[in-house]
Amino acid sequence: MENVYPLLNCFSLEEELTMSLYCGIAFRRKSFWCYRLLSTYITKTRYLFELKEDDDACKKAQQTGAFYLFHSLAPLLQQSEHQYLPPQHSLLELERLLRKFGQDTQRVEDSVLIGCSEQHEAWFALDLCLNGSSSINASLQKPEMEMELKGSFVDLRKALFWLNVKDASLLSTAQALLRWHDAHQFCSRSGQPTKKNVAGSKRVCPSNKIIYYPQMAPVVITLVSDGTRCLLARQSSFPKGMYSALAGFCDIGESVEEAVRREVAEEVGLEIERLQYSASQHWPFPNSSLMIACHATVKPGQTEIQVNFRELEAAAWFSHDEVITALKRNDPHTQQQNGAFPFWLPPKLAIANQLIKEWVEKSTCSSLPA
Ligand SMILES: NC(=O)C1=CN([C@@H]2O[C@H](COP(=O)(O)OP(=O)(O)OC[C@H]3O[C@@H](n4cnc5c(N)ncnc54)[C@H](O)[C@@H]3O)[C@@H](O)[C@H]2O)C=CC1
Ligand SMILES: [Mg+2]
Repeated sequence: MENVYPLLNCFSLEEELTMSLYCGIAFRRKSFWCYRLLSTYITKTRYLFELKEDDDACKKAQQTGAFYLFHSLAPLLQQSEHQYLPPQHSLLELERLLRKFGQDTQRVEDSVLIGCSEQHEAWFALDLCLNGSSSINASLQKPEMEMELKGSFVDLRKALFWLNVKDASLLSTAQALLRWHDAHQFCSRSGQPTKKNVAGSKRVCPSNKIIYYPQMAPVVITLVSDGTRCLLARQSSFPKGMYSALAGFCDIGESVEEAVRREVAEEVGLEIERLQYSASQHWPFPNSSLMIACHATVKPGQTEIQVNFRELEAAAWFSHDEVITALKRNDPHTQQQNGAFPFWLPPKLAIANQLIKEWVEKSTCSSLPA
């Protein structure tokens, strides 16, 4: 049962309240007050908001918090049986490690708030080798650090395949925030060094008080269909044989709908007719993007692709069966006899994969006899 939360409406408390321990309803004479239980999620959200706004509260939370460690933006992972987990370190352990690695314990101030447990244990991330001061010897010490920490610092692109969804999301957010702070050390107006608040939810220029907030770049990703086929494309930077949905950064001032129309016209020379929002995803590569995924349809008969080779290496229509075969392929990197690489699709951690699966399901249902 969820904990009982503070009274929502501030009624006077002079009355003797008998509060049922279970449904949180208090009675007084004939009227009764209802304590709406604040869900765990809401209290967690409000707690994190308070830590972002109140430096003293955040400093206090560090005392009992847990720290996730990074080295040059690669998270520390430990293997336990068949899975990889990111270990947590207390403030005391972290200060001991910093001293052992010859770093100033003040480096704790470079940590960023990344979340909290349901019991309001705050979670922080710290990179042991990012900004100038620590990086020279810290990069040399990486093997010793891994020995001491009984783990390895793993490139996030690889780590995401090994982590569960919760840890993958937490470490992606942590890396994005650590990278943002490292890249925004100075005010773009005064040139003065900016100062991070304790939680790392903003940076402020002490001279002109400009506040800088961590940014994500909005990216639209669209699976275009003509009713029976879906359109997939590849860039030369993609792994051999891999095709994905069309994607593109929103231009300033553009709505999602306008960006989807423009990207499809720009990349494959088609005009979309209808568009439907699907889902969104934080994508940390190469920098922090907010992927906004949509399905779109083109007018039947207006399906001739004109590939923009400045942006794409190839684009084509794929049938339902071809896509189902590709989704099942688990050895995509093996070259075929003729030297070509088989057609394969992004892994399930990429929202492109979800869009494609949704299309397969939708076209399977629509092809079922009514
Ligand atoms: N999670 C997923 O399923 C997928 C994610 N993506 C991601 O979507 C992003 C956009 O895909 P692209 O086709 O490359 O975009 P795109 O089609 O907009 O082309 C990239 C070009 O956009 C311009 N651009 C505009 N704003 C930019 C910004 N804020 N940052 C970087 N470049 C900017 C640059 O000239 C760059 O060369 C990429 O970062 C890619 O990693 C792409 C496909 C699948
Ligand atoms: Mg693109």
